[in-house]
Amino acid sequence: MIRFENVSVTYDGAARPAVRDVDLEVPEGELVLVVGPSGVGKSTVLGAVGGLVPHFTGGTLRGRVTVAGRDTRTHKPRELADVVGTVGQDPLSHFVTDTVEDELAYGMESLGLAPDVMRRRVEETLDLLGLADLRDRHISTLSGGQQQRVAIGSVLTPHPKVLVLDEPTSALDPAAAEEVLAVLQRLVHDLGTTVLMAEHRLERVVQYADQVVLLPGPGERPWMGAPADVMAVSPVCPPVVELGRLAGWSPLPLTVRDARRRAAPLRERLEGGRPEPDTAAARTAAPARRLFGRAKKENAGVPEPVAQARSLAVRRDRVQALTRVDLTVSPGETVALMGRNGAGKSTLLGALVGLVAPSSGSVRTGGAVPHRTRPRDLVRKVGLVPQEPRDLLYADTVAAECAAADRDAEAEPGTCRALLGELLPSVADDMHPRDLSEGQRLTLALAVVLTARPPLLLLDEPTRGLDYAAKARLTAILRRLAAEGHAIVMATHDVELAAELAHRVVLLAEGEVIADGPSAEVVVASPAFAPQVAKILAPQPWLTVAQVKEALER
Ligand SMILES: Nc1ncnc2c1ncn2[C@@H]1O[C@H](COP(=O)(O)OP(=O)(O)OP(=O)(O)O)[C@@H](O)[C@H]1O
Ligand SMILES: Nc1ncnc2c1ncn2[C@@H]1O[C@H](COP(=O)(O)OP(=O)(O)OP(=O)(O)O)[C@@H](O)[C@H]1O
Repeated sequence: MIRFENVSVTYDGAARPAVRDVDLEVPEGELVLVVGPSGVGKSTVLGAVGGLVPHFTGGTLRGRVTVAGRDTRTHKPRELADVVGTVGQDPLSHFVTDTVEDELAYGMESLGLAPDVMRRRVEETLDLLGLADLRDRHISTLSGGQQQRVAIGSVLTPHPKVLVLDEPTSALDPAAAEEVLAVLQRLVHDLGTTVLMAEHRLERVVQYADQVVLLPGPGERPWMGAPADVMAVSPVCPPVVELGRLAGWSPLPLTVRDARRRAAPLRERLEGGRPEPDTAAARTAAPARRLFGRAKKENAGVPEPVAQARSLAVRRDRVQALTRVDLTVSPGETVALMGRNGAGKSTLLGALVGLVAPSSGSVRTGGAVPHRTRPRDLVRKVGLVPQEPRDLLYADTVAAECAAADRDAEAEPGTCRALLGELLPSVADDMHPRDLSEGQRLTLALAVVLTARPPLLLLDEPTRGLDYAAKARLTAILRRLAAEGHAIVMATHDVELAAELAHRVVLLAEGEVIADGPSAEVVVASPAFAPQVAKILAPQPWLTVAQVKEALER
């Protein structure tokens, strides 16, 4: 259905091709997953299927790509739209209309489908993707995950033969990701739709793939094979595979279920052990103790919270985004805010940093009322790295961005650049922030925010679009900041990150806090939020492969 013959793509001005010698054949009715570290060219391969590369991106494509027999050199993306539906990494750039219903209908309208067919498919898709309550909403008022669902829905309605999805679950909560993948699998099985998909969070998707294409490194030849064979050698793999490799299981399990079946001997070896104190599960109580000691000297034994919300309610337009939220954050503490799409996580972060005002109740950050505090005073109390780090960056070189951050924070000139150099030694001063990889851009935004040394650091979905190596670097940086006494609150759908890093998990549902406690207890109590290792080794207390590895080496 999709065929790449000796394809290389070189972007304008690039010294080397972004992808080279790609020979692939994706059969009709298969779900094929494209994996590889950041920047190896996954999006380039996906974009070439619908002709967006090179027609929209610029650059030169050598070789031949055909979809359903149509050559993308001679067929413009518009002329492929009836066969290929593409969702890129950024849902916002995808939207052409203003409301959810219009967006779902738009693709069908351009293909001239009959009104009754359009109506039926819109209704079906609203139900299928849990969007019925949002049908009249303006897309710009939707949460990140709600927007991603609309973007996926809008390519499903025309029933294309081929679906190309670039990180389709990056903004979705774990349950929504499962629902979307179940929908895709049904299309593949029942309608024979062909799906080509790239995704960093392999723990969510690898078990659905019929075949996996591995791009091992920039410009290296891709390799396509059965999921278990590719995972055995892939530089990127989900925790279940990493655990399987550690335990020497062969063939490698790809699902929690398969791994549980083989885990008895490993459980026996680990029996009676507990995670080391420097890993998240066991660190839970540590910051409170340490701070208690420090605070005693300062004021009568109660550590001063860096942020506090009491009975906080926020209305956004017609939507009650938060109701009666109580939250206290202490210095040195890392808190993961989790919960379904639209639960109110970004709104809560927005309230802590003064972007949204409470409709009732109160919020204090560093003793100030955030939405009434001047930004230049607030930057020294709290900093937010937004879901899209680009929203924070506006200069056209890395150096100018750093200089502006120093000015905004009234910091010594060179402060931000020095921080960035520490976090990301390889980045050049004259690079445009737009040309940085996702992980590099996130780190730059983090350095900009840290320039003012805020005691409270807020991160919205910090691992979106990051590969496992970039995620490990971010984890190390955040651990160090927490150890230095920064409080960190991160909204995340990444259960593996929460298990790795958070002392505490706060679970939101429909604007209310429904659980608030040590990570190990909160995540393990819910199948949706438990990391893979916890599910495989339950009832033992392990959450991450690192903890298991450490215990086996003890
Ligand atoms: N429109 C463009 N113009 C110039 N260079 C580009 C363009 N798009 C991508 N590149 C470069 O091509 C290379 C491959 O990028 P691509 O986005 O395909 O990688 P990827 O594997 O999808 O990465 P990620 O996992 O971070 O999304 C990178 O070095 C990137 O900087
Ligand atoms: N500007 C706005 N106008 C109206 N409603 C809004 C606006 N912004 C957000 N909402 C609604 O408020 C609710 C909470 O949104 P919020 O972005 O806080 O959710 P979230 O938990 O961060 O979701 P996600 O996991 O998808 O990022 C959602 O129902 C959303 O649609």
